[in-house]
Amino acid sequence: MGIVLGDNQYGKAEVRVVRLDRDGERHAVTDLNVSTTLSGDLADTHLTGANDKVLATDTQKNTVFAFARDGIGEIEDFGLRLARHFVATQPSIHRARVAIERFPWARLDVGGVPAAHSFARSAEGTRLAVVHHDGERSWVTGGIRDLTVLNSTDSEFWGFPRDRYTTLAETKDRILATAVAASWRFGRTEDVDWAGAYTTARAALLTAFADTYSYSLQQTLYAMGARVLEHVPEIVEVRLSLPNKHHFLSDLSAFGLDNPDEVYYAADRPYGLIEGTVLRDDAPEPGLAWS
Ligand SMILES: O=c1[nH]c(=O)c2[nH]c(=O)[nH]c2[nH]1
Repeated sequence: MGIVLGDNQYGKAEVRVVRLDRDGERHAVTDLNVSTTLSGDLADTHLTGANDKVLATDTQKNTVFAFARDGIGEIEDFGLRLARHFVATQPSIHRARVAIERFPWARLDVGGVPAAHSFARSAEGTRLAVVHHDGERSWVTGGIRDLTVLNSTDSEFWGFPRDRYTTLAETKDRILATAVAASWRFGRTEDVDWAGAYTTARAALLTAFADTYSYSLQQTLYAMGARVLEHVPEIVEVRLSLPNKHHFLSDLSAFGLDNPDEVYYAADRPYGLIEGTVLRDDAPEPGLAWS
């Protein structure tokens, strides 16, 4: 019986870097959580402890801050710059993955005037990017998480099987709420308007959620993914993870009160978790590119 080293990777997780862009009095905030993951010719450190091929995770962290000094720009580009740097400059490193979350700060409005240097964390969703680079090719996924949305009607759920354990009542009118987590795979990495793709994809998710008359969250999921593909040509595949944030009508009869679909209990767990992929039928193979 022999023992061998299998797949391995290492990096610095969750580097929190905040950059201010100062345009005179007017500032802009870029607030990121960056995780770098490297792999390659790293057997020695595992087998003998020789570290001559190990770019320290501390160095990886420092690189994130140093690159931020030159400006961050779109997170997909920032990730590409970092991933390519690690592979290009370290002979032992053959693959790099850089995952970035961008937390949303909205400029405050003070008496109808946009504030120069005051912001509030907003609920518009956390923007995501994951970049892979293998020395020759790069792959990029974008995405969003924590985009919480609710439809107060135009949602039904009925027609499901009833077995001896089924208690759920059929409904022709319910609240449909979810916290959207989506990631989308780009078919190319050159000449992509990352900011425009993000804005359009986010808007597509929201409008499809709002204007789809829903018979299930699964149906809404498909509509949302398809809408992104219809509006952003560079995106070839969308993966969605949608928790069904159940709202149960509160039974007020013990108090002699009726409840004409007005008072709900928002349960936080358990929750249905509806997940799916919507893609172009001619989407290229993903390569290294996912999550
Ligand atoms: O949209 C829904 N899909 C389900 O699969 C499901 N299951 C459930 O209990 N409620 C719902 N709602």
